[in-house]
Amino acid sequence: MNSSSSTVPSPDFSGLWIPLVTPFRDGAVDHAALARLTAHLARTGIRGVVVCGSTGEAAALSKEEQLACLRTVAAHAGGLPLIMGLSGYHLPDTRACVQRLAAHDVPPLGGLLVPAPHYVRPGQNGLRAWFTELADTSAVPLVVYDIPYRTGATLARETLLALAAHPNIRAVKDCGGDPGKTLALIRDGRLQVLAGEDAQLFATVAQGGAGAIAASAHVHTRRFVAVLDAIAVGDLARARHAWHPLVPLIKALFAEANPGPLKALLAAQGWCANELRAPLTAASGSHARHLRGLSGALAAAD
Ligand SMILES: O=C(O)C1=N[C@H](C(=O)O)C[C@H](O)C1
Repeated sequence: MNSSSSTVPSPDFSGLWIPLVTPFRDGAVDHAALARLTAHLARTGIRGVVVCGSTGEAAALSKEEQLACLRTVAAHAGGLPLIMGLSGYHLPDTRACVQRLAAHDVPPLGGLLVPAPHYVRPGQNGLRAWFTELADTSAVPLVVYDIPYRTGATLARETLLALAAHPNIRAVKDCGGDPGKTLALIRDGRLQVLAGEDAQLFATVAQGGAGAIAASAHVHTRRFVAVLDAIAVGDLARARHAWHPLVPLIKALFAEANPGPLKALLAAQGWCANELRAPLTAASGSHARHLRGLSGALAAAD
């Protein structure tokens, strides 16, 4: 891929994407649980899945474990497109990972979800060079993951707009916390803007965003899909009716470090063990009870 080419067809990142949790059991990745959860979610009307995002505890997985997760998900996603998360702060190593993900023994990907390099806090020129180098290297389009509160690096509006000119950068997962930047990107129209903060899903998509990558949509998934579908056809009353009851649950799912609360709820529903890898920890017992109550009430209303 070369940034001077302009003939790359635009892939479609619209709709609801689930950034999958990585189930663990006794310290190891529980591939049987991952397969079952993937197959279940693939039948709910979602657009696709993200493997090894923040919700997938990618930072606690070895590279081989990450590839093994990708293979399990690919085998059970029913042909849905897959996005692979890829973070780093060492450019040659990260570029090598991008190349590895294009190898013939890796399942085909629809895109790569790439945050700014963490810890280093480069300036805007450095951030621009980072994404340009990786987009030049990648065989599949990049979704820029704008999440300053995790990386320590803020992508300025101008930087994102400059990156939008790259033919292999096609979407942004917006956790930027700046409504003005979100709207500027939507109005610019070159990048598909995906809500990355679950609580912002309605506002982003109602303003013209393309969709969402939302961890909370592991549960009550069809209701999330219904929100996006109703907004897409301009039926705001139906969209609000589906959305409003989700808001307290979304808030509770992020009241402790993600994916602790989510895994507690998925465990209560029998999808996986309530196990995280250090330094993340399981949600507190009282919070897990609170989540079960919220989800139960929502299920009764579904
Ligand atoms: O893994 C993801 O992708 C997501 N991560 C966010 C986070 O935990 O910071 C939340 C969002 O729902 C999806």
